Amino acid sequence: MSTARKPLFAGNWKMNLNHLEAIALVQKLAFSLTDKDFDRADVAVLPPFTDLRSVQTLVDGDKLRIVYGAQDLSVHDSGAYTGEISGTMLAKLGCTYVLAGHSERRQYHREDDQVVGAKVQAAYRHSLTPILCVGEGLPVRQAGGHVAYAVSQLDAALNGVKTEQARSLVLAYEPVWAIGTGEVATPDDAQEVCTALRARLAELYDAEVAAAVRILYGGSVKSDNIAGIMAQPDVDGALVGGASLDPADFVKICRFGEISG
Ligand SMILES: O=C(CO)COP(=O)(O)O
Repeated sequence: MSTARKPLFAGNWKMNLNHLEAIALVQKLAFSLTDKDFDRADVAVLPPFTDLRSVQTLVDGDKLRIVYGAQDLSVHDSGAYTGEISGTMLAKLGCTYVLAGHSERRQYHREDDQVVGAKVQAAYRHSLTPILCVGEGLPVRQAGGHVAYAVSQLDAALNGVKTEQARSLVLAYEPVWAIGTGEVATPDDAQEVCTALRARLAELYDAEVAAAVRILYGGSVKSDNIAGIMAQPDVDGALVGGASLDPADFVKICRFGEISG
């Protein structure tokens, strides 16, 4: 973690929790997290689409410092695209963030780099901050191609993204072999790729963008492994899956693994 960038912890709930369960979880987070915690790190939840209005009502009504976002968006802004959700709608629901390029979307929905790039553009069109996910599968890691692979995904997704847009970007390095497996990357593994991604940002844009962009790590993050990951200079937080469904563990993660706030 660098003191120049405020850490961000985002909970990707994936396809879990209905809108009533979402209210309960956000209320538990709000009850536990203090102003000191929020001064030290940004905390976001990324619920299923069906929960967003309920989360918005709670966050706005109780003036919570928790922010939220969506797990996906359409490349289109409106029209005959059955089942899709546009960035316009997400912006109206008060979303701050939207994921683009999550490996589960790339795998199950065959989203290639071109689609991911179009979703990044759609996010910016609607003043949403994209959390761009990159990361290699196990064969690529075993062959030693993981850094080049993540950088190539970054290059493809940022094609056409302007400097002033890139400044607000969030990246998430999520090695596919660590997602949902309990096989968390070592802090050195995370740092190796995150520093390479930051260096590429400097080449694509400039040193200011590279210094500003927050790069998260995701893949089996838990409260007992976050401290070592956050100690890395180019890691600025975490994109948390399973552990974000456990409010007590997610609170500890947001405190970098410390027990008390
Ligand atoms: O995919 C992830 C977050 O987007 C990581 O999921 P887990 O934390 O469950 O490994």
